Amino acid sequence: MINEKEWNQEQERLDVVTEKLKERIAEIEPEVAELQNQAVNIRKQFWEEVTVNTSTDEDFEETYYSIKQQEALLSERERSYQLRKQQSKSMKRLLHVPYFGRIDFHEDGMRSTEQVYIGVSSFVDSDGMSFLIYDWRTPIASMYYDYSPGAATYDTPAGRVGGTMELKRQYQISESKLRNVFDTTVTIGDQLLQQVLGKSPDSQMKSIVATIQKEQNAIIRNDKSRMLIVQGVAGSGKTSAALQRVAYLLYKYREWLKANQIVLFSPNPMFNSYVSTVLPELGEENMQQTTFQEYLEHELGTVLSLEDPFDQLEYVLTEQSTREYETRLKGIEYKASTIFLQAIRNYVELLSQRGMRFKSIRFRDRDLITVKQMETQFYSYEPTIRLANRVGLLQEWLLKELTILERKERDMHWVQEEINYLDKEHYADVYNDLHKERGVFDFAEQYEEIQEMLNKKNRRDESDFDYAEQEEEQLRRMVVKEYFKPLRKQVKKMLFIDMVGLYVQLFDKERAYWTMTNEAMAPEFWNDICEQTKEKLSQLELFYEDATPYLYLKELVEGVRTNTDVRHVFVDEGQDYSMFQYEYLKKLFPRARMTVLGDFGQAIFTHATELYGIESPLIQLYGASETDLIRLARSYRSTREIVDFTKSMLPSGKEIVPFERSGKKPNLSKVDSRAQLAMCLAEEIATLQTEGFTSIAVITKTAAESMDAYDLLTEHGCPSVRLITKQTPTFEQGTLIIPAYLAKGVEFDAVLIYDASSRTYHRESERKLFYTACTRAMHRLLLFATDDWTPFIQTLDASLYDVKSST
Ligand SMILES: Nc1ncnc2c1ncn2[C@@H]1O[C@H](COP(=O)(O)OP(=O)(O)OP(=O)(O)O)[C@@H](O)[C@H]1O
Repeated sequence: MINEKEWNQEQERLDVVTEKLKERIAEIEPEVAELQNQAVNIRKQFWEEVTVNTSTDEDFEETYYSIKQQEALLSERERSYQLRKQQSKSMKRLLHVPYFGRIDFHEDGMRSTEQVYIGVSSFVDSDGMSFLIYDWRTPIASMYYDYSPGAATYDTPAGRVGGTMELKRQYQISESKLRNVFDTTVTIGDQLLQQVLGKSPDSQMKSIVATIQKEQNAIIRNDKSRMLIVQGVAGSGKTSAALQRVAYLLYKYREWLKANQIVLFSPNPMFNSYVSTVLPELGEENMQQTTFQEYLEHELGTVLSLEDPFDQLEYVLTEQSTREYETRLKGIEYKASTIFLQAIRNYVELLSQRGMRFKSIRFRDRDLITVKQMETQFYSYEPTIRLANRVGLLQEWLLKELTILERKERDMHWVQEEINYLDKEHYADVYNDLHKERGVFDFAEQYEEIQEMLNKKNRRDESDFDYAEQEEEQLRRMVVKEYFKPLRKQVKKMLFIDMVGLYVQLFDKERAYWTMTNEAMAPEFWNDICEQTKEKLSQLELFYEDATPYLYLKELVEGVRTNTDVRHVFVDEGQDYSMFQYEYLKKLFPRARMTVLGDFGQAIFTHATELYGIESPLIQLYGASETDLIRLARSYRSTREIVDFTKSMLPSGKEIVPFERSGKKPNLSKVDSRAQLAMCLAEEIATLQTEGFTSIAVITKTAAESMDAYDLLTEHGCPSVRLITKQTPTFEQGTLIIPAYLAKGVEFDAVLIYDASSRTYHRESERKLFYTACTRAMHRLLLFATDDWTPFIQTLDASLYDVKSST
């Protein structure tokens, strides 16, 4: 703590800054209103201010420039308005907490020491020179996160600046009053962090700018590597760091980078709402948020219906060890592997020579263009041309063929029949078109003529015989064109390629597969995998594990529909993506840098990818020289007791370092019956609520178990529990029942594990799911079982938990 004199000085400075902020806000507010008025007025009077005259070329030109001028004026006013509004908003935000940190930095070679106060945005004094507050993302502020007092440096575009940090101070401020001041010797003082972490979680994630740790700062400010991989243990601040990194990038590259050029892939839709307030809190717009599933569905369109990853996981977790189950598991593994990825690439090579599959273009129950014709045309192209380019050529050819066929079709008998049944509007359209061509510009006259024509059924200018013929021709053209529209659309959408057939073709006997894929090794149970895959596809359904390979093949065949606008892709829970999915993302966003954050300790899917270490295939995605790896070992979320308990479940858990925050040990309650379980749960929930915990989760293994828990608790009068399913759109506080895989990435004051018995968690593959569930707890972890404890607990040292004796 600082002495009283220093405290008073700090409070005085705070008062001065607050006053200046208020003054500036008072100055700027009328300006904002005025600029807004001006912009609105310009908009309203836009057409009054420009002279529209198109009589001569000169008049037309004058009109054009007059409009341009007015447009420029409007956009200048709107820009100024937005800028001022932004400034006003950020000052209002500062008014609550002007700054949270200070460093005194003596730059080498300078006479004086600068006091650098750090807040969520910069605030410059009225002289336009002196920074009363520095934005946390400015280069100089980086020292606050990276150094303890002593020698320190920071990088600027002009080079590295060195000096001595003479002081490092942290503040807790609310309502313009200093609440706490800490001088720190370590990088960021633990006291403040202790206080922040001791609080209850919100229904929404909070910004961590005041307490970013050095290793997290390295993630936030890394802007050199094409690929940044972060392996961080549960609760180490990966998601937090990712969001502050977005804010940092938006600040540093504000001239070029807009929020909609950043995409975050979240583990589930509910998670999107959980993190959606962090960036606005920092004064930035939210990036695009999506889930991989959403992306797949978008790319697949309506042709196939896609299983979602949660249904796949439910299947893996619930089914018994049947042959079908083993087959599916092997299939999931194989279809996520780099062997299969290479197999598909090789398969595409083969398709360059033979084996392409097309769908004929059919019209009125006949083939307009046959598969044979397409094959002949396709394989007549130069074999050195890339497959996707040849498909492009074929598409052009088909469109031309359709034009020829469309012309021929006009003479068909059915067209005449169709014309006979045309309604009045169609005739009117044709009549209109023809008269337009004649140069009839008087709309009133034209309207009258049409009216008359329709009333008297006098369809044309009878004196002009040519018109009758032209009209007939025009009608035929119009009718056929209408019918050919969907055919053209099909061709443009590449529906002439039999994509399902192409994918299915790959799942052939081992020998054929081996040949097609240039000798790819098929996995165990290959024939069964083939049957299972084909069976599913015959119903126009796709297993989740097939979605990415299918789309990858589609992209290789049809050419990549890339998004070149996106510059940064963030993948949270990155361990749950396969290499296949990464390859696909790389293809989709060719101009983007990628940040992957995850924890192999929480890899709950069969297709998981190891993120860290030389074995990580992810390094190969952009190559080692373009990839940076960062490891986070310290866990901030849970108390030391909870971390000690959970880390012991993982073979690699030794590396996990708990943040020193104490609480109760995890508590184990064995119960004899479901009725007793309900009673215990209800009792514990009530106690936790009276202790002031506002966010409580009963975590189950599967959705079915969640349903079971919900029924049990509501039957036994446990009030206000909410059931969370994969359809729940937003994350809310309260007492929730939630399957473990949906609780990924989020946290709760207290977690109750609904059934930690060996009956529920026994397979080795379930270890990480169990670990993920337990690591959601911040302050309290309670586990229940109606049977023997899961082996993941049985093997733990008994000193790591308390046991509640059954009543
Ligand atoms: N530097 C920090 N200062 C304050 N709080 C922090 C800091 N780092 C992490 N936290 C807090 O720790 C908790 C866990 O953070 P976060 O959810 O980002 O971790 P994670 O690594 O993504 O976790 P998981 O993989 O388990 O989902 C959050 O409450 C976050 O606010």
